Amino acid sequence: MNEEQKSLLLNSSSCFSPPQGVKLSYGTAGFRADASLLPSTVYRVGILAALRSLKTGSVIGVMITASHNKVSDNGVKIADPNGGMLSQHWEPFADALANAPSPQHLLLLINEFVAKEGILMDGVSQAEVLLGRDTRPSGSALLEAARQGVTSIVGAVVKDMGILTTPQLHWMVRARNKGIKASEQDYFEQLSSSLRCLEDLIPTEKSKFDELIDKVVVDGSNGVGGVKLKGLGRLLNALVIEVRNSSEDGGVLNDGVGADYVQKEKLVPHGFGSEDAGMRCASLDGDADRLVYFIVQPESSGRIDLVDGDKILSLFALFIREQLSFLNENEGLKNCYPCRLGVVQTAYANGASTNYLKQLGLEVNFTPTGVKYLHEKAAEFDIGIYFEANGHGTVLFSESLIEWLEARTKEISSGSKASEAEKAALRLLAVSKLINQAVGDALSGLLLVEVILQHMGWSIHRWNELYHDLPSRQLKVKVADRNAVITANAETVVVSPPGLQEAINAETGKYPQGRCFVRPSGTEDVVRVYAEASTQEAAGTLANSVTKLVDQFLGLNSS
Ligand SMILES: CC(=O)N[C@H]1[C@@H](OP(=O)(O)O)O[C@H](CO)[C@@H](O)[C@@H]1O
Ligand SMILES: [Mg+2]
Repeated sequence: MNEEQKSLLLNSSSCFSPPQGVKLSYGTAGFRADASLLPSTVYRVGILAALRSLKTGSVIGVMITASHNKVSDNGVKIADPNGGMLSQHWEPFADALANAPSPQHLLLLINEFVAKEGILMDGVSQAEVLLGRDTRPSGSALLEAARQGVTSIVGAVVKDMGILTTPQLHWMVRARNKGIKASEQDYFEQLSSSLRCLEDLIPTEKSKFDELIDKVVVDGSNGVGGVKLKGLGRLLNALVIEVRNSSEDGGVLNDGVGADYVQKEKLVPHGFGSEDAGMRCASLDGDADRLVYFIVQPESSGRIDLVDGDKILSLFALFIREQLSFLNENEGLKNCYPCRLGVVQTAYANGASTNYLKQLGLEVNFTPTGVKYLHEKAAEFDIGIYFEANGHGTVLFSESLIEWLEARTKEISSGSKASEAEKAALRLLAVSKLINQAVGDALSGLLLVEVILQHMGWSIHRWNELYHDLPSRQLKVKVADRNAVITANAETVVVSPPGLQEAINAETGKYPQGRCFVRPSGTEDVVRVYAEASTQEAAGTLANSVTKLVDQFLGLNSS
């Protein structure tokens, strides 16, 4: 590192002192904390992003958001060249940078890391970082901190993409690195044109919809997603989207609204009521990377029927499986593509959804919680569909399948009538363009759900009837040290402390259809307990008993 670079880093970092007595960690979703604690962290993530761009020779993204957390929080995460999450291999360096106590320590760390990773800091190599933020009031100051971090690396430039959903920023990073146009307008155009393609291919006997079925009412969580959805909605002709709780309505971000609230509380969000009973409703989270649907129960006390990520996954799996069968039926063995379709869930997936997917003959895989694990697993398939129950997920297509579909669909001459197999190939190609290939994206997910429902000629009720969720209960326990819980088998079995799993097994065995697991949260200082059983009461009792066991083994007084 030359002198110019050294003094640039020392000068700029002296303006961003790290908070005292706080240890920050790049968790499942980047750094998250009260926004007042974050300027130095965001500045340092700016440095990290510039180094990552130098290392990979690609455009990198920095997104400033705390998703579904309260409005006074904020956070920051990095989008890697393919638009996915930061390589796990760099996370320890992110932690070390964020916690370096002084500018001198920071410089030392950077020097060591740059040498270890063989990053060329010659002042000549170029780096580029795209910045995005959600609607939080702390966002613009933090974006400025990120800018200062990036530009404290000689040769690094920043492009401020403005207020975006998290998936938009990831999409833009991926598009830039593929040499595709990457503005918000380009994103909207890709989504709307691929949706139109799918709409044009809806079987004619199913394309009749009355006004009521045609409309979806969306809770925007008073965040960025609602505004963007309105923008996107203007480009759509066949689909009517009514947005409520958009950030323009004056409500508080994520307060009694949004996908996290709807999924966890199973209550109607603000702005919805009994007049919406039976309607097709959906909810986004604060940065629009999660999507759930729901039905307001008639004359209810605010209860809803939740149509969660597992059911979205099931709908997508059903549609894609149908298209693959059209392809194979009509192609004959000679031309058919040996397409491997896989679905990926976590232990939080409702057991009824897993049974349903297995009954469809699908390969169901499990990973630990956190979309980076699900995404990685899904990428092993030609078509990999992953969803967390909370509504984060997408459908990944392998490059080789896309190439095959492109070649296959090119042969279809415009005048002639396409065969069923050709239509199926066109549909799959359109899905690969519609659904975000970088991360889970509530906006593109919503459009895909909507068009599949039209394709099937299904109401939300029909969709919800695919299977019935087993009653479940989720609790959290504060313990002395949550990291004392070590799990295996995609977090379904506790291996330490010894004896805890046996005690959980003994308890679970008392309940018909009982299933229960515990794991340390990656985002909160708690151990989470999840229980399923044949009745709501039994699920609640099982979760309570296991919570007591966790407390006995690890409680605040046990260390
Ligand atoms: C049970 C649950 O919903 N866990 C969430 C939550 O992780 P925890 O590690 O459980 O705190 O936040 C993650 C990031 O948003 C999300 O990926 C995950 O699904
Ligand atoms: Mg989110």
